[in-house]
Amino acid sequence: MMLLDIRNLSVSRRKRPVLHAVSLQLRAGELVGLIGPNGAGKSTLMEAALGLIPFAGRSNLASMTPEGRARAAAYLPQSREIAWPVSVEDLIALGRIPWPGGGRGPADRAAIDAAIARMRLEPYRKRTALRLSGGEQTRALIARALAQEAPLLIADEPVAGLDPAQQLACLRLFRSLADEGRGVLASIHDLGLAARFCSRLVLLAGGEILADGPPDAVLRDDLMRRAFGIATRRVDTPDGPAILPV
Ligand SMILES: Nc1ncnc2c1ncn2[C@@H]1O[C@H](COP(=O)(O)OP(=O)(O)OP(=O)(O)O)[C@@H](O)[C@H]1O
Repeated sequence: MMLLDIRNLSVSRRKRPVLHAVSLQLRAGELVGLIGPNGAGKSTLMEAALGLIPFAGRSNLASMTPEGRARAAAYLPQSREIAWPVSVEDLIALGRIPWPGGGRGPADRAAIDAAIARMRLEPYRKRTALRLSGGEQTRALIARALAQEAPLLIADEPVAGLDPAQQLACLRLFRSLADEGRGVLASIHDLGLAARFCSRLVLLAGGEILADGPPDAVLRDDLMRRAFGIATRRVDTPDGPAILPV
């Protein structure tokens, strides 16, 4: 099932072209890593796909009603701002707003508890979200997105600011979401983690998709050099490849 269908999407920000005719499809069961240099337009692509900023072209999500879209896709923005001093549990409950119980029904309770368990946030449940560390806040915001129980998760740099163990836990979780039949689009700067966990990588640079395919086909030397201006070394380990920028 197609969860994300972007066709010929172009975006200008403050009259500067950022994306040119980008097309991207994502199906249920895929964990797609969006990679590319700073300023390549990864966040812009996610925001436009969700209809949060103006664009030319087509996105299946942007043409939905706000409620329909919230049921179709959960979003973890790059900015981890938490606006109010709510408890972690209440923050996560906000993910249930699109559903009939609005956060208070039995199905909502189950979804909130499951999200707390999956992000291992039980000890933080009653704490004020604003008073958590940066990484803990990120985990709470990922839990909010999980509680939304949308078939598609769009996560902007979900592992930024997480410690190595939490980075692995987060990507393992995303992998299992995909294995359960959901779809995940996540921007990731760590190429090794992207290679190990993603079923597919999309390399964005210069406002265009330079490559889209299995990690090995995208993390080629020539493409890395073109996109990032660096060489990479690949070290194969029993747990998967490590990609070292050199
Ligand atoms: N609100 C904005 N107003 C104007 N220009 C913006 C705005 N947000 C981003 N841009 C510009 O759009 C381009 C793409 O930015 P974007 O945040 O999408 O890149 P990115 O690939 O997500 O980068 P990073 O890896 O640094 O997060 C950049 O040149 C940036 O300066």
